[in-house]
Amino acid sequence: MSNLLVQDLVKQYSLEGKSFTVLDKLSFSVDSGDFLTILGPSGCGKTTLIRCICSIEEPTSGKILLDGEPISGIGPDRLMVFQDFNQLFPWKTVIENVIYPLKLNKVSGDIKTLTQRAEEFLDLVHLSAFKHAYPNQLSGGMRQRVAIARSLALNPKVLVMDEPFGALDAQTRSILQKELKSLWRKFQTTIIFITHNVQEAILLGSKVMVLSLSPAKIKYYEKNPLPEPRMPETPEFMAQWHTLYDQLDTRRY
Ligand SMILES: Nc1ncnc2c1ncn2[C@@H]1O[C@H](COP(=O)(O)OP(=O)(O)OP(=O)(O)O)[C@@H](O)[C@H]1O
Repeated sequence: MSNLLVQDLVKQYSLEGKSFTVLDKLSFSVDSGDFLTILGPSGCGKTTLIRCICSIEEPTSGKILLDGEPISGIGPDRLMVFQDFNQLFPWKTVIENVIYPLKLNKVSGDIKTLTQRAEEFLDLVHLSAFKHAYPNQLSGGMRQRVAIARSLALNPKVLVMDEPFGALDAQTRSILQKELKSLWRKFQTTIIFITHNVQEAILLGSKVMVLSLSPAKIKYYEKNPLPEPRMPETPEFMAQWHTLYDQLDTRRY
């Protein structure tokens, strides 16, 4: 079943009185439980696209439907995890950071139930021992884990991730990729994940999209042909890497 439907999406901005098109009539659908990774040259409009999906930006024209209904405003059904390590409330402990959005979004249950839910999700990201720590006492990778746990605890229909591992070292990135994939398998949450890293797009995506230079059009949108486990050193993986890399228009750089 199609979970998210984007139809003829156009986004224009204006700068110094001149309007310019960033997203040029994008149409695609994401099925329930898909893990869609999105690649595209810097500045092509990837963030703008997901900001429209999360209603942080208003499209200039076009439609976005979630489970057949037009999206309306920011809501817990479409949550965003950012690259920035500072997306947690610095004055709240780790567990308070997870509980607070549950309360804010009126997740049913008394404080004991919400605390149990927060603990369960912190356990899934291996942070039980740090539940009373403050964000500034955590590493970047740990903070990203809290942000992921906090979002998943709200059981969103779509989890949107804007280069969440882009600022991590290679080893931590690889660990978090594995953890996220296993959480995705467990909860079957629909995920839309922006990355600049072709290898990451192949490792994680059940589907991969490549956007063109701005104004962005869809250059490539296919099911990931590689079976699991995906090994970067195999010829099949390298061939897929080249297929995607060739689609990436890097002319400007
Ligand atoms: N609020 C805004 N007002 C005007 N222009 C904007 C605004 N937000 C983004 N843009 C422009 O829209 C274009 C696309 O930006 P966007 O951040 O979506 O690209 P991106 O593909 O996510 O880039 P990167 O990969 O470098 O993060 C850029 O030219 C940017 O300058």
